[in-house]
Amino acid sequence: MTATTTGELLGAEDITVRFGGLTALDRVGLHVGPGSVVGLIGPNGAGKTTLFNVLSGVLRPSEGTLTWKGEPAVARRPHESARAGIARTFQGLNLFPKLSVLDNVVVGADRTARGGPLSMLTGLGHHHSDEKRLRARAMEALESFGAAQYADRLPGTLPYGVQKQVALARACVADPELLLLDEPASGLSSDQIDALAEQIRTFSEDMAVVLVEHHMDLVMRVCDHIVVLNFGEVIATGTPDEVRNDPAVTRAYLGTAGNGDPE
Ligand SMILES: Nc1ncnc2c1ncn2[C@@H]1O[C@H](COP(=O)(O)OP(=O)(O)OP(=O)(O)O)[C@@H](O)[C@H]1O
Repeated sequence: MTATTTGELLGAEDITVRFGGLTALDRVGLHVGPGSVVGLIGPNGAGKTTLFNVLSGVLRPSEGTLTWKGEPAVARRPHESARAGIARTFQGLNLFPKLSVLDNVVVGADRTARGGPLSMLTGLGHHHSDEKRLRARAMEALESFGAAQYADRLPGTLPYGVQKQVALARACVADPELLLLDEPASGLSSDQIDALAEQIRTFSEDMAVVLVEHHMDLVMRVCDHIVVLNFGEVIATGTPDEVRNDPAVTRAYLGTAGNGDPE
């Protein structure tokens, strides 16, 4: 079955994750349709990162099923996820500090290529024509994220906002069908967050997006659907308006000091 027949790209059903005696996720469900933007929110320790790791294939749940385009999805290594059409960004950017900006993005393009991760940079498993094609594609991605002028620089020499764009370019270079964004607004100014909101809405013309984010204003502005976790359980789901007005959500946030308000 394909996404076209099921109307679903990614489906998580009854996902339970236990770390020793701690149940970090308890029968959690989440569904992502093509082109939708799904937000995952909740107070600190609610289980967002754990669920994100399950969705991106790096963490195998203790129980539950994960499907990709209607087929069972198994835990995958990052380049296998990328080849399947799933890309992600990381809270800490995860750019390679000793590689140029261009080479960082080439790594993203290379993940979907025949030779496997880092094969281009190690020179293994690629022809010269592949290398030229990947570099051209990476350059195009940098151009569309407004970072082409930094192609030869090392990431650490650039402002944080530019580094975030490079990380987005790396995630999007292989035209994923699903983009998983882990706290994309962290460390950005309010102008940069406004620009990010527009970008996310633009992404959703071509791909679905799942967003883990503490910045409530961004979540409420860009998401079609929101899933709220608290202590590993889904306590609310719905549109931004439905979630904003849900007393269980307000209670969860008020019960947790220092986490702001869902507005
Ligand atoms: N590898 C692990 N081993 C043991 N416990 C873990 C592990 N990872 C997460 N936990 C626990 O699982 C629960 C959920 O953590 P998780 O990081 O998923 O929450 P979160 O919603 O992402 O929190 P935050 O907003 O603070 O990042 C927490 O109680 C956390 O301490």
